[in-house]
Amino acid sequence: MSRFLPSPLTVAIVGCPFRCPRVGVDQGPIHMVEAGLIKQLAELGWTVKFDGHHQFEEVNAIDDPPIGILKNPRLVSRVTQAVAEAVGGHAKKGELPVTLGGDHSLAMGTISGTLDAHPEACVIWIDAHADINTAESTDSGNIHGMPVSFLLGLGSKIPEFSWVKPALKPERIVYIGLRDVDAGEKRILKENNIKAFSMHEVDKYGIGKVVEMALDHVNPDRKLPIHLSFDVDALDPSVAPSTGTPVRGGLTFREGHYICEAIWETGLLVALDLMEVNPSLADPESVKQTVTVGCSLVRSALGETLL
Ligand SMILES: NC(=[NH2+])NCCC[C@H](N)C(=O)O
Ligand SMILES: [Mn+2]
Ligand SMILES: [Mn+2]
Repeated sequence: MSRFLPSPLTVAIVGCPFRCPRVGVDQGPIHMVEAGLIKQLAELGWTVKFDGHHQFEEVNAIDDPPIGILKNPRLVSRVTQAVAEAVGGHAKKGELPVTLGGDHSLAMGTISGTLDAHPEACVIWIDAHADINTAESTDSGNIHGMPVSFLLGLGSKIPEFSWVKPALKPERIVYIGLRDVDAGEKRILKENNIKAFSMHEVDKYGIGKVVEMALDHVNPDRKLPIHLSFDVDALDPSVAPSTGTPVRGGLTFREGHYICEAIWETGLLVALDLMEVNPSLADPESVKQTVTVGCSLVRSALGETLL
């Protein structure tokens, strides 16, 4: 079931082995493809397009001193702009782009691409983190902690990122899974009235109710296209250990999959990100576990059912 996609259903895999500042060492997308993701999606009935992973060598060579404390700003800008064009291009052809990452800064690109093709789209952001720091509020200078503020047009404007249109409205994004939000980010969420369901709400209401409330907020009439941006660190580290910024107390295996299944059931999904799978960060068993769960989340979001 999919209201915005012509049949036969086509998925376009956008592989982005990119982690800032260590470009090229993030093999997450490569592992997921090698684990058989393409065949698995074909078995679900999808026509699968995949023309190899994005190569970022050219941009890796650019001179890129920090801007303020922002690390590798020009590199991140160029990579995410390329991803925006790829995702937007697929979406305009009626394909469902699935972006595998990599650094969650990539969502600046994926969501820009989605909004270019579907200006009315809403975003469901599954994460331990809000990734909504501005250039002023960030303590780390890591742009992966900032993509949402760029998309909303918050914070001071950075000329290097002038291509990013502030195309996302605060009422069109909702979070699930938060549990490690910086003080400055809490303020930004409040000031902009952004709806977020932390792990506290997941514990209190259960995941079924939380997904329903999240959809009620961001998509009350269930008619807007949905971009699902899933950071694998939303899952508990016991479920997905190989990721850059793990935080305990996360979603269970089933809660994570339930979210994906429920979004697919709406028939409104137009784009998916599966981010922050990072095999360079753990022992082989943990890597395999994380890559496997990444693939099964993608399958659940693309229509795999339990029965
Ligand atoms: N995509 C991520 N792993 N984000 C983690 C962000 C952590 C922290 N809030 C920061 O701004 O640096
Ligand atoms: Mn995260
Ligand atoms: Mn994230």
